[in-house]
Amino acid sequence: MFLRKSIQTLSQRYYSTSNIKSVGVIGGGQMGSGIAQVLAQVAKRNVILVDLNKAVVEKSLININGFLQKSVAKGVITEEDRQSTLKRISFSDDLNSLKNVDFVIEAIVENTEIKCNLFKDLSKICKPEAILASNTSSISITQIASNTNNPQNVIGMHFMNPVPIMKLVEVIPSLQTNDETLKTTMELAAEMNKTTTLSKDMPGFIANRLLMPYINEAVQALHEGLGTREDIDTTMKLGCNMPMGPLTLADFIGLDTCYSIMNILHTQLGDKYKPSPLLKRYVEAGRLGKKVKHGFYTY
Ligand SMILES: NC(=O)c1ccc[n+]([C@@H]2O[C@H](COP(=O)([O-])OP(=O)(O)OC[C@H]3O[C@@H](n4cnc5c(N)ncnc54)[C@H](O)[C@@H]3O)[C@@H](O)[C@H]2O)c1
Repeated sequence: MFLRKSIQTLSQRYYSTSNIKSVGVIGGGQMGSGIAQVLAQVAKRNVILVDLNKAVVEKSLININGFLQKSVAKGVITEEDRQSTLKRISFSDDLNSLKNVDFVIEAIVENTEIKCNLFKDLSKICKPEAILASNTSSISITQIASNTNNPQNVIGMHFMNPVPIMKLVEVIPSLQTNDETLKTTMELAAEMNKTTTLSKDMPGFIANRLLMPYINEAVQALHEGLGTREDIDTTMKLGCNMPMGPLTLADFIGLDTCYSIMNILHTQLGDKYKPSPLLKRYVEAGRLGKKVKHGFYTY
């Protein structure tokens, strides 16, 4: 509480994000595309979106444009807004294109080793003063930061899905993050029109420490035959006023991501968080949810 108050006071009195001119986003999947869009559309920043997979880079442009076109049709933004947003985003499959950016937001696959290796590379490529943020759902920011030369500039910036719609960003300072990095990150999130909460760097942070055991229990209930997928989802939707059922939500998040988060919770916090075997089977079958058009439901 005290930390948050002092951050607000300091940022109101001293800080401006005017030195953040360009932002690199890594990972052009569902989260990276949304983050790039909001940075360009709302925070009016120049963005370079990088994904190793060329097909994803192309798909990401189509997805962002599709979202913007729908917003124009609904009268939420103008055609000029759509065009100027797209002009601010460039796409690349080369990490070296991030050598001059001021801020990076990583949104690649939820895998500790792959993320740590990426941050090692970023530390060599980016300017030493660049802030390196991770959109990880559960991995230790302190561990990610320890792979860089400037761990004080590394922070967690956990967006919610879909990024253009969901209001929250969870901000996670590591043990090494300095005040300047924290203030800049909170400010940038505010310029993206997001509300921030602060979480300690513990597995799953606040959102997934609470959400994932709920989703996992729904998968386990399905596994045990407690009800059909529709029974489980409808019970929670109409009976508990959830905006969507837990199995639909799991499909929406991505079952590979849910499984990775449960594994982190399980390894670090104990057996209470053991992933359901059915969740593992769906991932093994490649039924990863809405992004591949097949999970608990077919899309
Ligand atoms: N899906 C959600 O609801 C959600 C919500 C909040 C946070 N997150 C987190 O955001 C991150 C991304 O999730 P997503 O749902 O967008 O996943 P996704 O599978 O849609 O996209 C991941 C992208 O990363 C790319 N990638 C993998 N390794 C790479 C590398 N080394 N360099 C560059 N690109 C690489 C892949 O090509 C893919 O396009 C994960 O850490 C996840 O935990 C997800």
